[in-house]
Amino acid sequence: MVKVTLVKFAGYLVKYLYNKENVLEGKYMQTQLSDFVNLQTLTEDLIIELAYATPNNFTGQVVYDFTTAIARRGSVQKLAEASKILKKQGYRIKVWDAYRPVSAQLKLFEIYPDPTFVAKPNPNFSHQKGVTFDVTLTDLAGKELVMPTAFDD
Ligand SMILES: C[C@@H](N)C(=O)N[C@H](C)C(=O)O
Repeated sequence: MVKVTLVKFAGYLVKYLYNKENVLEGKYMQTQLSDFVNLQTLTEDLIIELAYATPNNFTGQVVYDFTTAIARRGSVQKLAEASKILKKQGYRIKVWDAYRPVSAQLKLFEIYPDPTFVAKPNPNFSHQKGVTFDVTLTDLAGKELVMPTAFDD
């Protein structure tokens, strides 16, 4: 009985110290920032043109049926920061893809089952987790800059 209680107490102590350290180091920040937000609520300068919401992508098909770009708050804040810096230099960011549901990823992977180009369906990864963007740059009027390849080439 005493042994069990002591083990339990040790468990609580380890948990307490672990949590205390994480709070002090700000590691819980990510959890607080993990909610999803609309990209355009954090910056109006972004141009949103979700390619997989149209047939104008490498599949030739509509992959999902929404046109609002969302992602995790922390990632959107970083994108907004980059957008601010680029605007001062005369550029805007055009977003071709942000959060992508696992069902959409499954569709992409079925069409192109090459994990070096399309990630395997996994809610904890990249677009499916809401922490990745497919982007290009435009001038301030919204004209795309010439890039070495087109989207997804
Ligand atoms: C398909 C391409 N736009 C892409 O997003 N690839 C990465 C690897 C992904 O599927 O997460």
